[in-house]
Amino acid sequence: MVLRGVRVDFGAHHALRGVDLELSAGRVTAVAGPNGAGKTTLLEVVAGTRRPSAGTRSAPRTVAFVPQRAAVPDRLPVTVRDVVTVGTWRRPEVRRRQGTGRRAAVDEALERLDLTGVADRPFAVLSGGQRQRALLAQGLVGRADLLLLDEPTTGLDAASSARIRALVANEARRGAAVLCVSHDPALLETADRVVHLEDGRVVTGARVPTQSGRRTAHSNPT
Ligand SMILES: Nc1ncnc2c1ncn2[C@@H]1O[C@H](COP(=O)(O)OP(=O)(O)OP(=O)(O)O)[C@@H](O)[C@H]1O
Repeated sequence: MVLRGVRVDFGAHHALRGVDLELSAGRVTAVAGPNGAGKTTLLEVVAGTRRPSAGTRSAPRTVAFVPQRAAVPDRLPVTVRDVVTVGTWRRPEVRRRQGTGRRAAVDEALERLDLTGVADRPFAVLSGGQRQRALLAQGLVGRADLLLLDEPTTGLDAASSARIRALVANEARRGAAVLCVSHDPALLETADRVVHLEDGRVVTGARVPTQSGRRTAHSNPT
């Protein structure tokens, strides 16, 4: 996945001001930066859901985007299993696994996110942390080439956060390129590379917080 010279303008406001970014298969890239720096906007451009005002984007065939929250009306009768199954729709080889094969892929994703016990409950009645994990299961089930995560550990307890970090590393190990917006020091520490955004620009040499101290953005080789 490559972005070149990407700019996003909201009227007179420049949310991204000429961003270059390359994501490689098998690597986790984290995006850090203060509120309003343009992190979510960058994720949307990479996902292909927001067209840049200028610049170019090339992306692999399959992309999974896990937003921080999904608004599901309480009256919509969808179960946790339904939400996860949506993740198979755009992936032909998973979609073609009809019947037990497809169900097995969904069951496996539910299991990986510790959601088996609530699989048949309405999505709307889940806690915030459970919803977050259901959206992650939806993102993982299709085994996309590019996996995009917006603050995947925010609001989760320590055990759930550790599980998510392990899953993220595992997705890279199976060959996905992973891009992850996060303020979580533990997640930033386990990323292969940290890209620091400030005021719509990639800042090199910025200090990023880690659990064990501070390190320099881009300090890991790409
Ligand atoms: N749809 C929009 N219309 C107008 N301005 C927007 C829109 N979306 C984002 N912005 C502005 O663009 C800038 C970047 O927003 P963005 O949400 O990408 O930042 P962020 O780094 O993700 O912030 P946070 O950490 O608070 O989530 C902000 O100044 C924001 O107010």
